[in-house]
Amino acid sequence: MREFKELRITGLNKYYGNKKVVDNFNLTIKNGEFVTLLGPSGSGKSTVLNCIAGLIPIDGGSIYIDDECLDDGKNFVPPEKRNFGMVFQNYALFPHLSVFDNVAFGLRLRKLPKEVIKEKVISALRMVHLEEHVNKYPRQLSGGEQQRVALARCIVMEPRVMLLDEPLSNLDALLRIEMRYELKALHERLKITTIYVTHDQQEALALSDRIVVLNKGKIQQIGTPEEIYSYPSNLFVANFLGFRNIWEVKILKLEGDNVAYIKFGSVNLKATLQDKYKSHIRNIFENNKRAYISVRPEDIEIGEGLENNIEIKIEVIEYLGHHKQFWGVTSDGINIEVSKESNISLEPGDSVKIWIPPERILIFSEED
Ligand SMILES: Nc1ncnc2c1ncn2[C@@H]1O[C@H](COP(=O)(O)OP(=O)(O)OP(=O)(O)O)[C@@H](O)[C@H]1O
Repeated sequence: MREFKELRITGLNKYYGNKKVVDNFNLTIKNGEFVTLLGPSGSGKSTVLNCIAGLIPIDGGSIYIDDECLDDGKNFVPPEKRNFGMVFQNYALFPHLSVFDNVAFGLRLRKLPKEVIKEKVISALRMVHLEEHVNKYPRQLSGGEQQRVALARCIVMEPRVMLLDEPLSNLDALLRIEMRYELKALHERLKITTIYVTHDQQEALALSDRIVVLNKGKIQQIGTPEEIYSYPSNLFVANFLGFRNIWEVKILKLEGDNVAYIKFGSVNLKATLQDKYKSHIRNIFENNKRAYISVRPEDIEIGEGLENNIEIKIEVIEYLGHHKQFWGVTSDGINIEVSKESNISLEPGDSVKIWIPPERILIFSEED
């Protein structure tokens, strides 16, 4: 495998007709990193991946591996010369070839000796736990097994970079989790630089060294799973990562540099500001920008707290196994979603006291 230090994507733009579907995408990926492009349908994830693969032409910017230019609009290395491996959602196996032959296909094109091919294919199949299926055909395999063949076919080529486009999305829920584990274990072992596309936040959090959140072709945030989950940089990322309660509010005053008082309907809330957001919130307050707060449903407590007490009337309850989702409304007509353990027994129509821990409130402006 040819070693490299980094894959650099700079100022990447892509248009379809007049529509800019990738807008100034900048990302440097270190050798061995697992980076996920996360975003809703249509946010441009696959387009970025296909540009990196060389499958579609770019309309600006450049893609380099160290000082080797793969694409800058003028110089172009075709996909088959990049030594990148791709795995898609639909597996794309050859139906008329056995598992062995599917995995051996690329190595045969490289005209490697028969024994070497056999050794590499068996070793790749072993890595994805399919060694006893070598002689089967894709139709005789489950979806998860077929996806493993696709992975084996990719890793057997010892690619410099693996590009995975929603590889688990055709699998059922249980298999997804199992394959997620397999993928992670495989990456731990082989450390192949990987770019993974998904719209599933759990998958992104579980697998990645870093996550790139995309919306409408623009990068919203780049960070480790912990950073993205705990310190979303705007409302979009917060919402995508599970902050369901988003309310427009007025910031009444700032106290010191780490407390904000907020008008929330007819009650005032206190928010303690985390370091990362302090200057940002001062900017919102001083420039009188439209402010929003956001709270995870699981961070809201039922009962009476020291501050931020609110009363809600429960409208709908969803039983979700290990937790229940409560949908309530305040006397000011503000909807609130609360997620708690299933043993809490409340009925629709009940009035219940809740409180929001001040350190669990994030504040954003509209333009973030
Ligand atoms: N060949 C094409 N011609 C025209 N528009 C396209 C083409 N391919 C993609 N688009 C548009 O580009 C935008 C980004 O699409 P892309 O497939 O990259 O998004 P995505 O985030 O991967 O979404 P999904 O998860 O649904 O695959 C979308 O608005 C899509 O409709």
